[in-house]
Amino acid sequence: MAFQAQVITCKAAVAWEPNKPLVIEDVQVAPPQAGEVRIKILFTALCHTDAYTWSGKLTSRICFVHCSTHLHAALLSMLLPNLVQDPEGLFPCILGHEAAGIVESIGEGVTEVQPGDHVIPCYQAECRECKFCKSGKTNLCGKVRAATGVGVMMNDRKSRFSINGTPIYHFMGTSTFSQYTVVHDVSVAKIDPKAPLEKVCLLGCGVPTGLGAVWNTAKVESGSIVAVFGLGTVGLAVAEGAKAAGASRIIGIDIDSKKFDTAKNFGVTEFVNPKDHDKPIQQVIVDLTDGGVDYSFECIGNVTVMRAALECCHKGWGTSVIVGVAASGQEISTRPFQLVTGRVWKGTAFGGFKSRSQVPWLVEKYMKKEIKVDEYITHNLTLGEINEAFHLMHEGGCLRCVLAVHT
Ligand SMILES: NC(=O)c1ccc[n+]([C@@H]2O[C@H](COP(=O)([O-])OP(=O)(O)OC[C@H]3O[C@@H](n4cnc5c(N)ncnc54)[C@H](O)[C@@H]3O)[C@@H](O)[C@H]2O)c1
Ligand SMILES: N[C@@H](CCC(=O)N[C@@H](CSCO)C(=O)NCC(=O)O)C(=O)O
Ligand SMILES: [Zn+2]
Ligand SMILES: [Zn+2]
Repeated sequence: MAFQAQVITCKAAVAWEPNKPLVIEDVQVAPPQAGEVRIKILFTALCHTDAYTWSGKLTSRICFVHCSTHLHAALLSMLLPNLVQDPEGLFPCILGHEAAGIVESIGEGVTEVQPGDHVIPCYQAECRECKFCKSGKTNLCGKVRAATGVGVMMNDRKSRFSINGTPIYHFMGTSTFSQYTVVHDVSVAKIDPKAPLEKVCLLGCGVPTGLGAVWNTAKVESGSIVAVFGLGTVGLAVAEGAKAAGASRIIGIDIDSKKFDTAKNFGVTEFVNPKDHDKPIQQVIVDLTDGGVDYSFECIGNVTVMRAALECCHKGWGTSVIVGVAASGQEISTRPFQLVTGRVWKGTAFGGFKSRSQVPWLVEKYMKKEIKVDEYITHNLTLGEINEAFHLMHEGGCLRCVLAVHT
């Protein structure tokens, strides 16, 4: 007879409301249904996107009570466009999307992982069957996206998390701020069991995003001049990727000059603090580079900086990649002339990496010391200290804080 998985009660950090401290709760995690995988999360890091969603100000709890979809939240965001809230941030929820763990149980029909496998949950799925996956043109997968955007699982459009019967939304299809989580099988990358989970958890988001923005999205060539706006984990990974691609100059731009010392170790060759200049930052960069950079990357989530990042690109060929996630309702703008005269504006999700296929490859590159991971980890705490970890994110000295989830 087939093994029947049971409900697991475990600790999770629940975001009951936007911007209110997370609460460590006893959460019931239902068994995985068909096509689902339950993972014991051992280590999770925090990404700026978790902080963005957590910071949402819209009273989405009202939406949770009054409607079963996030339609109200989306509608309100359209009507009140200056709100910060992530339109996909539904409360109460369990945040977290940069983690590593071990498969605890699998649902019917799951063939590619088994209990005991070491895995990284991937917020960007890869089903290899949908028109996105088959196109060969993108890493975005359509199979489960409609469900992960509204905090539920595909099978029954319900959550696998609850507290004494009250459902708690999933987040980004991963919800890693929990000792156990349930994800779709198309969102699980099986990795080398020898890889240290307390390190490679970072390969769930920020580091691949920066490397891939350079290698897959921009395809930076050797000798290029590159500008990186924002020297957090994502921006530093862009610098690391650009150095590996043979960029001749890597100009790091940040309003926090303390970032510059660290950035040297990731390949940044020159530093500019916009606060030190009266001229618009795009003009400063154009003047420094005989007309503009070949590639620029916005790794902040600030639409004004996105414009500057485009406009500091060289006429005729400069390409700017948007990596940062801007607040809900914000829009980018520039003179169309900037594009007419040959600049290209692009964006990237998870650095264009196909998650299930390429996260294991990134783990191997780390094991062979071909990419950095340890160097991005500045703090180690426990799940119980998660509010302190969020606090640290807003301090200049923190790149990634890794939480031990079962300590
Ligand atoms: N597209 C994706 O797939 C993807 C993946 C991961 C993260 N992100 C997004 O990328 C962004 C960066 O993430 P992170 O974790 O590195 O964040 P972070 O907060 O660690 O780093 C941001 C950096 O930008 C600097 N900064 C802030 N305002 C600035 C300004 N006006 N000019 C210059 N520098 C400024 C800060 O000092 C900081 O060093 C976030 O918006 C995050 O949500 C996107
Ligand atoms: N829910 C947000 C969108 C946020 C967003 O753009 N997410 C990035 C990943 S950030 C990881 O730290 C992404 O990959 N987006 C593509 C996707 O979600 O499929 C909003 O609605 O504004
Ligand atoms: Zn992230
Ligand atoms: Zn797909």
